[in-house]
This record gives sequence, structure tokens and C-alpha cells, in this order.
Amino acid sequence: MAPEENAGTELLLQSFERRFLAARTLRSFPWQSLEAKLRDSSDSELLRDILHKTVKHPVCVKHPPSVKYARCFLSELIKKHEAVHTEPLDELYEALVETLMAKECTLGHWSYLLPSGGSVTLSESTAIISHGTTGLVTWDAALYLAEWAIENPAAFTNRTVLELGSGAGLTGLAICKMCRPRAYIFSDCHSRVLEQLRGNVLLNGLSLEADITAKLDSPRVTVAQLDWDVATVHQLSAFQPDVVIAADVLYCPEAIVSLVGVLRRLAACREHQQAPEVYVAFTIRNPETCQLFTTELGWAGIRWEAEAHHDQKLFPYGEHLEMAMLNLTL
Ligand SMILES: C[S@@+](CC[C@H](N)C(=O)[O-])C[C@H]1O[C@@H](n2cnc3c(N)ncnc32)[C@H](O)[C@@H]1O
Repeated sequence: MAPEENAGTELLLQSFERRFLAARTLRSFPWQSLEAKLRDSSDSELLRDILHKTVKHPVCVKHPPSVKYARCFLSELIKKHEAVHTEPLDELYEALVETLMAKECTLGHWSYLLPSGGSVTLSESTAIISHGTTGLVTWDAALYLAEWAIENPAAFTNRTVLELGSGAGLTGLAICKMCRPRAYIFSDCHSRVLEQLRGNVLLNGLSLEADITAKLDSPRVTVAQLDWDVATVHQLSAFQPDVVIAADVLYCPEAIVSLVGVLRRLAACREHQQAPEVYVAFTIRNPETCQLFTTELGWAGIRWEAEAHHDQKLFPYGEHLEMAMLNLTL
């Protein structure tokens, strides 16, 4: 195979691997490129490679996505296979049969490969909104912020990080694994989200603070119940964060007002010490919401500047979504 062709196949495999492990929508997979490559090949090698980068990937075998997702993926792969009449690949059909016999469940795993060779795996709900909260799934801004953190580890190394509205925990887990913070405080207001968050911390081999078996070289990890509407200056002072982060928390006017309120109280905690650095990442769904955020920040006397946009490199979030991140000065 020519080197460019080889590189193209590698990229295709990587794209399938990252999308499948993160259980991204099947529409987002590069099916057309796969079809073109299958038409040009005389054997089933490429399909076998895809199977091993997805359903048979060691990370997937340990922490599989929902049965329904794996079944739909395999059915699609088989359709592409049958459309080009390459030699039959029994492994594909066997994998499908396994998913047909497996029990359905409303939970699944979402995994993200890290540049270190490790991964972050989350157990999440398969519904975008369940139990009245948006916090049981990972949102794209969490991936955008995690990607930025991995490119800028110094912002977190040896520092105490407080995350607001952590949701399923992707950003924090990636930071704990890649950026060596001294302490990491995940927080949220919703009890189901907090329960899932604790489970995800443990699933990723991190210990929660009270655990005396915790590894000494790991950050001190806490999962805290913190409601922006009720947290007092006194409660917030206990965290003493050097850095505060939040992803996808600007989804409605009420959330924006609450968030700016808690940021104001965080600023009030640190009268005699250096104020924490704050990074807020979000998907620009509508410009009025962003406008409301910056207006509220202005009223609260919080200065902000936009971080330079970075291109998607590592995690499979929506390529066509407009993402942004603000650096606030409390
Ligand atoms: C859209 S989710 C984002 C979750 C995660 N950061 C991500 O990007 O995947 C918003 C999160 O903010 C939390 N949240 C909303 N209002 C809150 C409040 N007043 N206090 C604390 N957390 C809140 C929700 O429980 C939810 O987990």
C-alpha cells in the first residue's frame, strides 16, 4: 500500500475507534470513506481491523457501550460489507449475534482515549435528559475544555481545581489523569449526578478523599454537593481553589444568573489572597445566551477574555458546533 493510502487507512481506523468508544451518533462515522476503501480492496482485512478497533477493542471489552448501540453499529457495518461483496467475514456476524443475545440496559460506557495511552471511561445514562437533569451525560464543551487542558497542563499542575457543574465528570477525570493537579473538587447540585460522578471517579482508578489506600502520587479527589444558588461565601472559602472551571453550564438564563452569582461569591472569598483563575467553556447555541453571560459578568464586575479557539484533535465532539472558552478575572 502506498504511504498516503496507509496514512488514510490509519486515520479512518482512528476515526472509527474514537467515535465508537465514545458512542458518538452513527451518522457521524466516516461511512462514505469506508465504502470507498472497501470497494478498492479485495479482502476483509479493513473490516477486521475496524472490528478490533471498536467492538473488540480492549477498552470496549472491559467497558462496553449500550447493547443497542453496539448492535446498530454492527448492523451498519454489515450493510457496508454486503454492499461491496468482499469475502464474508464470520467475525462480524458472530459479534452481531452476541449483541442480539445480550440483555438491554439503560446505562452504557463512554470511553475517550488519552495521548498517554490511557483512557477515561464514564458510565452514563443513554438518555440526554433523565431524572430531570442534563448532568448524566457528557456534553461537547466538556470535551473541548478537556482537550484544552491536555494542551495546557501547566494551568492545573500542582494546583487545586474546583469544577462547577461537573456532570458525568469527563473534564475532571481527563485533568486528573493528564495534568497532575494537587487536588480536584468535582461538584454538582443534583444527587443522581453526584452518585454517578462518584462511581465514575472510582471506575477510573482514582480514590475519593476519605480513602486511606489512595495513591500518594494521585490528586486528592473530592466530590462535593454545591448548588450555585445556595452556596455561601463561607462554604466556598473552604475549597480554596487556584483554578475554577465549568463546561456547558450556560444553557439557560437562570443557569447563567446562578453561575455568575456563585462566581461573585467565589471572588468575595479571596479578599486577601490571589483570586482563582476561571475558565468557562461552552457551545454557542444561540448568541443571546452568550450575550447575557457577558452582560451579567459586566454587572458583577468580572472581567473576561476569550481564549484562542483550538481545533479538534483528540476527542470526537461535534465538528460543526461553535465552541468557545472565556478566561475570567474575579
Ligand atoms: C449541561 S450539564 C454539563 C455537565 C458537564 N459539565 C458536561 O459538560 O458534560 C450542566 C450541569 O450543571 C449542573 N447544574 C445546573 N444548575 C446548577 C446549580 N444551580 N448548581 C450546581 N450545579 C448546577 C447540572 O446538574 C449539570 O450537571
